[in-house]
Amino acid sequence: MSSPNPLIDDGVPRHILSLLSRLHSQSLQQEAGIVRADYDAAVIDGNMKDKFIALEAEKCHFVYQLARATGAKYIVEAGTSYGVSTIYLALAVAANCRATGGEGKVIGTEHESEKAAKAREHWQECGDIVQGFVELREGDLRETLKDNLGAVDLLLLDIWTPMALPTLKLVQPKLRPGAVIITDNTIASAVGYKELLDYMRHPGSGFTNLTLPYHKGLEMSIYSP
Ligand SMILES: C[S@@+](CC[C@H](N)C(=O)[O-])C[C@H]1O[C@@H](n2cnc3c(N)ncnc32)[C@H](O)[C@@H]1O
Repeated sequence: MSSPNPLIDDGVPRHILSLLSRLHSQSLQQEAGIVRADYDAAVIDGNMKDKFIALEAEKCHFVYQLARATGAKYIVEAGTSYGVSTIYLALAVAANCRATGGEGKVIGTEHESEKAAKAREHWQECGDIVQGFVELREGDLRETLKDNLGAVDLLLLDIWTPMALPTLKLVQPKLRPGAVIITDNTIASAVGYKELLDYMRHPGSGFTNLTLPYHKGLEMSIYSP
């Protein structure tokens, strides 16, 4: 029996499921050719310019379920790349808005303009159910997230590790009590994330933290100041 997929259970249109399956395959294929040195700070931007490095499907399913369970309607995603995880987040926000009314959106962030353009194409292919729930902020997120943020229900940190703590500090004043922060690869990249993890795990930080046993780790933190 195949494993359950919350998107199928939620009636997500078939053309979006097919697109996601194709994009995840392309991402995994690319990642097979990436070596650890490609992630060095001095070369990462150049090496990853044309790479998806998408959040794995099983993690995306978890984040989708989490966003649905918490009724998240205002989500910040750092970063967006070709927009794969954004699709899941937008679908969850759309479903939450359908369920309880009101408005919602995902704020995506990407500083590579070619990636941003491709992400927009993918969302357009999905249609209004995704495109209508995404606002992409192009440029360095240290600038683009400075202003015009509402109360954030969920923050996805899927970004180069040195950028994670600056992003969190920028968004933290906008996190609503009980907001969820998801950080990818916190086991495999524990060294790179040291400052972020020290900050969130410090007693009195306002964050409660749990490392989920997904491939390379996935940190789920809750902000309860
Ligand atoms: C791991 S990828 C994101 C993958 C995406 N969440 C997905 O699942 O499809 C990280 C992305 O962050 C972008 N990025 C890195 N530093 C950034 C910055 N300072 N501002 C905006 N985007 C940045 C990179 O170009 C890259 O595309």
